[in-house]
Amino acid sequence: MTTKDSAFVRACRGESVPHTPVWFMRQAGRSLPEYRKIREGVGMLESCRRPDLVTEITLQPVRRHGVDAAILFSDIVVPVAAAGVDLDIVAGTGPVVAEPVRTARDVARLRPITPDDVRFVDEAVQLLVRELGATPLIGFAGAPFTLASYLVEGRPSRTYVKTKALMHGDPALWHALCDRLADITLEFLRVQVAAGVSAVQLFDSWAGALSEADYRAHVLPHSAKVLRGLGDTVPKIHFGVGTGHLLTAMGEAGADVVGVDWRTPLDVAAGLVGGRAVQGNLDPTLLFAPPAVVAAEARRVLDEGAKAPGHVFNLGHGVLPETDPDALTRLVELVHAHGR
Ligand SMILES: Cc1c2[nH]c(c1CCC(=O)O)Cc1[nH]c(c(CCC(=O)O)c1C)Cc1[nH]c(c(CCC(=O)O)c1C)Cc1[nH]c(c(C)c1CCC(=O)O)C2
Repeated sequence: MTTKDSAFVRACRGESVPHTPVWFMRQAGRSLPEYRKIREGVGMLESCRRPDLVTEITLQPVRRHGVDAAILFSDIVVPVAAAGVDLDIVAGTGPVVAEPVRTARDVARLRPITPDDVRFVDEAVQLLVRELGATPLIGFAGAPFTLASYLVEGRPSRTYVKTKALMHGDPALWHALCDRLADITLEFLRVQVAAGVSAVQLFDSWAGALSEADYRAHVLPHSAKVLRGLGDTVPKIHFGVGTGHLLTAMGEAGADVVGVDWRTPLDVAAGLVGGRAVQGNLDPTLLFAPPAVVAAEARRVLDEGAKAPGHVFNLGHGVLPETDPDALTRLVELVHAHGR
């Protein structure tokens, strides 16, 4: 058994599977007591740069829940920090950038990265691939729009007002910024693929804030540069929140699998993404409902997912920090038993 024959990789490629594979966005971290313990006194960025910690945190949910894939413990801003941007991940807030990127001079400061800048990721992936054996490891990166939103706003935003002002007010500068971010993202993902990840996910978490026309004009070309630049070596997943109106366009960016939040049923999504596999859809807040309610919803997701060319079971967004880990373990068991 190799990772290529795993239910997860096969489902991404639209091949037949012995059971529907399941993993959870944000499965590494947050809800796990063993994670909170190991992170005590260690900053988020520091923990991402320590291969020993990254390896242990990435493995924790695999051991505990028996998920079908691991996802590398890191953050979307790690490669931007490696490119020389002065930023920190502030507890309770998220990524905060010391000098937001808003002018041509700011964009010029964003240098490309080399594999040397992210050697710790290469090391962590190699360690993990050895430890995981036949369980695939998913690498990931933030897509140019979602990364740009943090760099331009300087911190998490609800309205993306400065990001959209730049996009519409100075399209040439916007495209220069996104082109540079696409290069950084592509290099970061290439390092992970070379080190042995079995798949990658490109998170364009906040793309749903855009109209389809703006997405197509200002974002799609840059995400496509990343996804197409990776070639076909490993399956590629492309995910965003609130993207029901963008699914056709996101499907065109070149991924094998399109991730869907809880607002769009998987059978509807499958009809929009042009013959690709789908992933996601279970509302993360549902894990706070009684087990019988979770089970009924999970079966709905499984039945609707079965209508797609390939289905990877997941939540519609990341595991919420307050989630009971046992609810996740039960959900994995249910998905694996389904249809048997
Ligand atoms: C919004 C935010 C970011 N980064 C951060 C925030 C703040 C608040 C929070 O949500 O916890 C900071 C952050 N990121 C991560 C942590 C560790 C604790 C935790 O598990 O939450 C912390 C404190 C891990 C992570 N951060 C990310 C991952 C990887 C993806 C995954 O495991 O699914 C991990 C382990 C990726 C990330 N990072 C970010 C985005 C938009 C994404 C894409 C996924 C998404 O939309 O949630 C930016």
